[in-house]
Amino acid sequence: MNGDLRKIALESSMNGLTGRSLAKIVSGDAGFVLEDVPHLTDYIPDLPTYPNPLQDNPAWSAVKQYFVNVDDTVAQKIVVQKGSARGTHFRRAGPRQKVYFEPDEVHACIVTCGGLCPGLNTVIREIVCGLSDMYGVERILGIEGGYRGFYARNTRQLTRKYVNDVHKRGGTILGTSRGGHDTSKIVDSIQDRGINQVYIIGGDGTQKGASVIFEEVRRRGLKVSVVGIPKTIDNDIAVIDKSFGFDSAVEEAQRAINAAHVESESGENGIGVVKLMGRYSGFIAMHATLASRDVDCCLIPESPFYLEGKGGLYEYIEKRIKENGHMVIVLAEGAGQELMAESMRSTEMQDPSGNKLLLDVGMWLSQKIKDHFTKVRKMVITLKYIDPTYMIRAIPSNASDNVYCTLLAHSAIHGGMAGYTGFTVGPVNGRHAYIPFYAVTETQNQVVITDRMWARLLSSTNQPSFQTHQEVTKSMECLNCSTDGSPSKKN
Ligand SMILES: Nc1ncnc2c1ncn2[C@@H]1O[C@H](COP(=O)(O)OP(=O)(O)O)[C@@H](O)[C@H]1O
Ligand SMILES: O=P(O)(O)OC[C@H]1O[C@](O)(COP(=O)(O)O)[C@@H](O)[C@@H]1O
Ligand SMILES: [Mg+2]
Repeated sequence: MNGDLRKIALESSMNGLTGRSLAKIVSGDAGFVLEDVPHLTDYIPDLPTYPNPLQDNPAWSAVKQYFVNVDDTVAQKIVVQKGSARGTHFRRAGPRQKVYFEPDEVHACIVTCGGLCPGLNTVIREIVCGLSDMYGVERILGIEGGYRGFYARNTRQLTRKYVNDVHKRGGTILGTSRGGHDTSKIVDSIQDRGINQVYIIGGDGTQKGASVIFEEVRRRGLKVSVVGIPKTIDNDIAVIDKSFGFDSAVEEAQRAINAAHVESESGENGIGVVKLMGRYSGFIAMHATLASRDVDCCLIPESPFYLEGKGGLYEYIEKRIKENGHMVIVLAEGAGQELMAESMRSTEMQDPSGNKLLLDVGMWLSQKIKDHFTKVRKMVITLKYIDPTYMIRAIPSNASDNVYCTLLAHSAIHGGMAGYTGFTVGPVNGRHAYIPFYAVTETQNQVVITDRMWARLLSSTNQPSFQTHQEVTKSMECLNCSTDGSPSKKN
């Protein structure tokens, strides 16, 4: 860092401390704060460095400034006022002049964990090709079946040839799983196999797992870079602009919405209901609705709704049917969970990773609407319910996600080769950065219903907000704050 930057805290003692307590915070002038990421030299002094092989690479040597300045940082907040403090920054991603690994020395591995997401295979492909093309690395192992694959499944050698076409396929060629994270067995396996770069692709749960793997690696003093690549179709990962696969999902969701629209237009008092993914965040539903313009109502977890009475969903449906003859409802899978739990006896069930298993809001709501209109209102309605969630999740990534996945993979590789560790990569206000694990795991990204985007949605669908201004403000006060009272990052 610049000489005028003052390190105020490097790290706490390594005994039993995790996450933010190990933060590397650097402060500078005018309220500048760098939330830095760990480096191998933090705990292994005097590591030798080598010139970055990119400088002899014909493709790269023509780039005017192909090495990132070691002091470059990316601002978390870009809308500022004259007197604002400069605020939080992250280390800029990209190739460094010096690397901490020789090509022959690198033994990398890649693992995918959690739910599927379009683009997983592209990230795998680009890590393999990037390591090989840019850094001459040839020993790359694929860990099969998620975290437990480190100690309970087979591995496979990943070569350029092997991964050549995989970006055209959905899913993950390595397989994935939930649960099964046993830190010491995983690190034993890393150590036994002589792996020194670990690329971990997964969502918030996976990044928490990666963080504890990093801490154990550091405790053992191993020269192993632990690098996270954030994945989730729900787009709920904090700090980064957007997660890969999200655009593909929104695009694919249009097909289901179109089908619901066609069905609803063709039946008597037709109602099309489409359920989309989004456990805690309604980004897919919100963006798919805004993109389509055929949707009359979008329901998301962040905005509670009610059915009966004035301003309720039934009243709105009846109004829409009467004025337009048909309507389309899009809902995120996490919407209305509390409402449903009130009317059903539900038991709290979890998946093997500890995520709450949701009740099927699409089925439930469809039945409620049918019952209300046929039994109470004595109206004929034709309701068609479409659940395309797994069909959407299983597609290959679209063109723009493919490019995004390539950038993520390259940022990850450059960071690993430069000796950074214990970090996640991702774009922050359009520039790729290295972000400490705790920053992406301590909060989740959610739709802010007091932001302009939700207002745009409400004005495009004309649906009721289901809440008074006071209620919205109050619920956002709770939602926007992490446990330390700092606002969580929203899109
Ligand atoms: N707090 C945690 N600590 C360690 N590992 C975790 C933690 N939460 C989840 N994991 C592991 O991360 C993997 C993926 O988590 P999951 O929640 O299923 O998906 P995602 O990473 O997409 O959120 C699982 O193998 C799970 O055991
Ligand atoms: O059926 P599965 O595999 O448990 O996945 C369902 C969940 O996976 C998701 O698609 C994404 O979740 P993760 O990214 O946390 O894996 C959620 O939207 C959905 O609730
Ligand atoms: Mg998750």
